[in-house]
Amino acid sequence: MRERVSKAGSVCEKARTERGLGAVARQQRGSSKQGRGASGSSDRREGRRPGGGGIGSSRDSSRGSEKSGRITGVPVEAGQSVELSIVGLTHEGEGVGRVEGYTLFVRGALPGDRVRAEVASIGKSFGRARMTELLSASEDRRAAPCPIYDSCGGCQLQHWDYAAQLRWKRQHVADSLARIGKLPVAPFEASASAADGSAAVGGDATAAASERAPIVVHPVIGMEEPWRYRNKAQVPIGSSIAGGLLIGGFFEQGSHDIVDMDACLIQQEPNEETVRAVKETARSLGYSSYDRETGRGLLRHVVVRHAAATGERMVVLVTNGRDLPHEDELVALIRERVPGVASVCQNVNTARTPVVFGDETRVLWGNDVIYDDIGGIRFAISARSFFQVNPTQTERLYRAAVEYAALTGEETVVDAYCGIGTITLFLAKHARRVYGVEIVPEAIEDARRNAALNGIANAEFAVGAAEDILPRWQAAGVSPDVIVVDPPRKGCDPRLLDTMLQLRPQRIVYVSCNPSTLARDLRVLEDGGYRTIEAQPVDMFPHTVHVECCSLLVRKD
Ligand SMILES: C[S@@+](CC[C@H](N)C(=O)[O-])C[C@H]1O[C@@H](n2cnc3c(N)ncnc32)[C@H](O)[C@@H]1O
Repeated sequence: MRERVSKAGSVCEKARTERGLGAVARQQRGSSKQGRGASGSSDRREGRRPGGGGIGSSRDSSRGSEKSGRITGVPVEAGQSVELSIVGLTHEGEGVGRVEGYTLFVRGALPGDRVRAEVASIGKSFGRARMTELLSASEDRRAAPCPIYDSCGGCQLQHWDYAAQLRWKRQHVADSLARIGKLPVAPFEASASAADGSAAVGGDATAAASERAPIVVHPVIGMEEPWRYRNKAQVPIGSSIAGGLLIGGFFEQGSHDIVDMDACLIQQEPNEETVRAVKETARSLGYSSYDRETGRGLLRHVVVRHAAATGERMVVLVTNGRDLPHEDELVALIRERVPGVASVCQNVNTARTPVVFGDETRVLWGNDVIYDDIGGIRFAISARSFFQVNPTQTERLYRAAVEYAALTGEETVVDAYCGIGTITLFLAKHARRVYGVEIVPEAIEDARRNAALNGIANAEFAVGAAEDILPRWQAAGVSPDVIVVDPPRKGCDPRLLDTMLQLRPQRIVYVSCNPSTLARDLRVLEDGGYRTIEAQPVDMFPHTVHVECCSLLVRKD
């Protein structure tokens, strides 16, 4: 059966076509250099992509490709219609197919699909094509439930069966370790027994280290209900072309136009409700929206958090300047309209950059933090602090990290890139002493508060770059038995890796949200005398291409 398709794989009915690139954007305006969807975040670690989504960004990422024309030796030319079978998926979520051995990336196509596509750009080694027709669908193709999936781009895999997503994420981790890290990976059968969802520390890790046993990549720990998981929404604000109405939602794929949106299926419902209420309030008070081209206008972003364990909510208005008209009325209306609100803050950001937060945060009403619980530990979370966005999976990830650390209560542990001390406090319960380091000062304030809140006295925290602080601790005689790192997407600083190798801890636990930089750093640590024993991927961001992974390394000798 031949169907014209959208990315979601459904028949390309008129309504959906009109929702795609173009129609909505033409009606609504709001520009930006960069940003993200209603579920988005300032940190790609949070599982979203800049510029309104990876699918859009992949469309832009034809660097190294010719935009049009013909290249000698390349069997296709721009504008040509081709038929191809999709045999893989890039880490950005594009389908990979070949025409006469030449690789084409096709956005929205899935492994197992056969598609017709129009070549959009070509380069010497690969090109990009736009799917025009689904000739036969993979059996794992599904209709994406989200009505704005085609234009949003915040999710990339909603049109793929969840089990298939998890299989691909495991393969993606294994391929990265093998290709980028040049590391031996065990065939998947060897680790099939770990599919029960717990991190399995495979046998004798020390023996495995000295033998150079291949790395066991366990099946991904998935969610039972992979929707409505995000505890934080970060919504860019713009204005509609028709009438200049303040709107907020997501950056349309591959553009800087903001599309107004009130519902997101991966967002916790209280966040939707809060964002709606804040947008209404801002409109009723006559707030202007920030114009990313001129640098004028007031409201740049609305950031909201929801703490599932306590029901507390936080509202942060990111504004272009300190002056906030009708401040008292704003607070009163938010308190009236947002149940459970415990903190209303203003963050001032006047920089002409895509970075969401500025340096100054002011509490307008309530607390400077909200409280949430993970695994029986209470955490205070302030506006700018990093806090994992999927609480269910966070607990599973941290448990894997603690299991890999294999603590007896006697160890000294360092937690680098510690945020608000989340993993640090999980570790502190099983160690003699833990040291956490983090670059955001407010996060360390939160971390200290969190240690006190939970009666944990054996945790010490420092503000600064991990690559600067670790050498200082080394000079002061700190000798960790275990080092845990949990860096942002760019991975560990080389100076940090170097100091880790000098400190020679027995174990290193590497928590990563980016398999590429993980593989790169594991290679450095392996060359410095460590063996990667196993890796436990955790699906922190269902329906996106992102995957979190906890890895165990043991000193070779
Ligand atoms: C992926 S988060 C992990 C936080 C924490 N482990 C958690 O799970 O909540 C990475 C953290 O590293 C911090 N960071 C970024 N660069 C850093 C650096 N050079 N040194 C220390 N911390 C850094 C970020 O502010 C962020 O809090």
